[in-house]
Amino acid sequence: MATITASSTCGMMMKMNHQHPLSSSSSSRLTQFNSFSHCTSLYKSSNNPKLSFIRCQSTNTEDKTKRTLLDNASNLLTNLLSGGSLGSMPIAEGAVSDLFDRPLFFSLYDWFIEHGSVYKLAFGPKAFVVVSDPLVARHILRENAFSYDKGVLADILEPIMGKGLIPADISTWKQRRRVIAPGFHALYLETMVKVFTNCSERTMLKLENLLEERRLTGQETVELDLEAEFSNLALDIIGLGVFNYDFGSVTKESPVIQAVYGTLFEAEHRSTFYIPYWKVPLARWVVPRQRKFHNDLKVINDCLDGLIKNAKETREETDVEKLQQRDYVNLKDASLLRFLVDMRGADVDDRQLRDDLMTMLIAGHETTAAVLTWAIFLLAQHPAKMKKAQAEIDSVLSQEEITFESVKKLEYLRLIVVEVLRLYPQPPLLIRRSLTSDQLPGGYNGDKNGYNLPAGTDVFISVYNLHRSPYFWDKPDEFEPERFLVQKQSEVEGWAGFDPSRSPGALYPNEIISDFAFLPFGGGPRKCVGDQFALMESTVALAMLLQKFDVELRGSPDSVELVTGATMHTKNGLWCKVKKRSNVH
Ligand code: HEM
Repeated sequence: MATITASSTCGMMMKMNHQHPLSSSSSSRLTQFNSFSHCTSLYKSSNNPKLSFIRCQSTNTEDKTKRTLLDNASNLLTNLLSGGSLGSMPIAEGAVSDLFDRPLFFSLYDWFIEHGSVYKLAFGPKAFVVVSDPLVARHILRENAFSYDKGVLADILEPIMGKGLIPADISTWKQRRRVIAPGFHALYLETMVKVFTNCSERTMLKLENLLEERRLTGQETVELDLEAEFSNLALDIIGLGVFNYDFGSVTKESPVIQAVYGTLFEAEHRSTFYIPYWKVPLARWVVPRQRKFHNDLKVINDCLDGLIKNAKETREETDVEKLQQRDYVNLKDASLLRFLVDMRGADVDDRQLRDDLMTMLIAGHETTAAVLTWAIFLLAQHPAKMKKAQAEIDSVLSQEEITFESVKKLEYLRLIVVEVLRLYPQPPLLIRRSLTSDQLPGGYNGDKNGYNLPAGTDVFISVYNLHRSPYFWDKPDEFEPERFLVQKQSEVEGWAGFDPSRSPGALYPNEIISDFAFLPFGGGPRKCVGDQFALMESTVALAMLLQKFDVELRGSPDSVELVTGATMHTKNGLWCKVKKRSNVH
């Protein structure tokens, strides 16, 4: 099997990876936990040989001289263990010594350009197949979806999410998805718009109060870390939407909030750590961060158990159709937990319910906070687009409250949200493991005969590569929300092109419209169950912020350091200057 060499060509990405000058003053909650746990360099740590931090060595001549014995042994081991079984698939070799420079997916991009849409990444004793092509992604996610499970991701998340939808094995997933998906029905989503508005209002009030304090000292702007604010906002929304619990994190601290952030931090850490040391016997008692993690988990579990008990004690069992037609406007508790507990025939033990709630808490929090963060990061660099969005907000909302209908009218803002997800997909990689052998299509410029994939192969679908593919997007690295308004004919055999008429009335350009070239919420049966929820939540929060305030970055964009685990976020927060819009009523 031929080994193809790789070189590092992704300069465009590197420029984001500068040290933030304001690092010591960050109030980002994840950063705080970072230091609490004495893991100050999680994302760059040299003792952190984990997935998202696997750095891939360029194997050009110059770099080969830098390879250590360990690297060579590592690649030899990979080739011994999996060599030959992937047929004609190109190979990129990873190197242990090159683990610690920049997030994995930047290297995966370089190798995509070098080796093509499907290649094997040989790294230590493991080999991963990296997919960056819509046709191959469509095959794995939709056409042959049940031949894959979540593999490495499930191993990592199971201790936190148990048998929740994200890590669940296929048979548990089938049962739970059938019950959970109907919970996101139209009336629920309409009611949630009110929750999004109320929670966002608290954030806006906080900003107004801070600005008022500033005005007393003669200043017009306030400087703050908007990533931390978005994180609080997203936590409050997900708590109310999923289990009718008001964390109130925009305005206060509490042991439960601390525990949630601790657990989120650990989930993030585990998703970036290759060796599951937490499975080592006694680790949970001996390793301090594991002790803290189990304490945090207990605090949240006690809280969730209390909410589940309460919901069960007040259960009003009824059919799904009736549940979906309840009087949501006047319902005190419109949460998903209420829906799941009241659903006839969906009896389930408390453990499964807890796993479902925990999964949605984690899945729905960091992702949305990240979208809002990168939206402001990009808009602040494109003032004309920010003004265009503000003009739309002014004309659609005027003095009225935001409703489901107005979110539909905020088309430009919704396109901004999805364009942000194109450039900063959350998560940047979808992880799968083949349960049986499979025949992958070759993809663009790949082997016409496709590639044989043995059972048990770990696969990364690089959404990041798909979304920035020069073969499927014009000016792929530019922030251009308007791009989604243009139909695109396909010049690639087997790809249907970009055509909004394939999904009439869709709230966003989805995987059907783009024929799997754009996967903001995944695709196929395991697609995000909260896509509409998340899209509307992000639109409402941005609308309310931009309606009242103008935002600028405090430093240069290059000073915002991007780090990644399960989601892409900043290392030290998104420090911004916020001021009241002058022409606002
Ligand atoms: C902007 C915000 C969000 C983004 C970008 C996002 C993205 C995704 C993606 C890409 C997947 C597919 C993962 C895979 O195929 O491996 C997924 C799955 C999932 N998401 Fe989201 N998500 C967001 C918000 C939410 C929210 C708000 C909720 C719940 C209220 C949620 C719940 C879930 C669940 C339960 C799954 C697993 C679905 C399954 O396997 O059946 N997500 N999400």
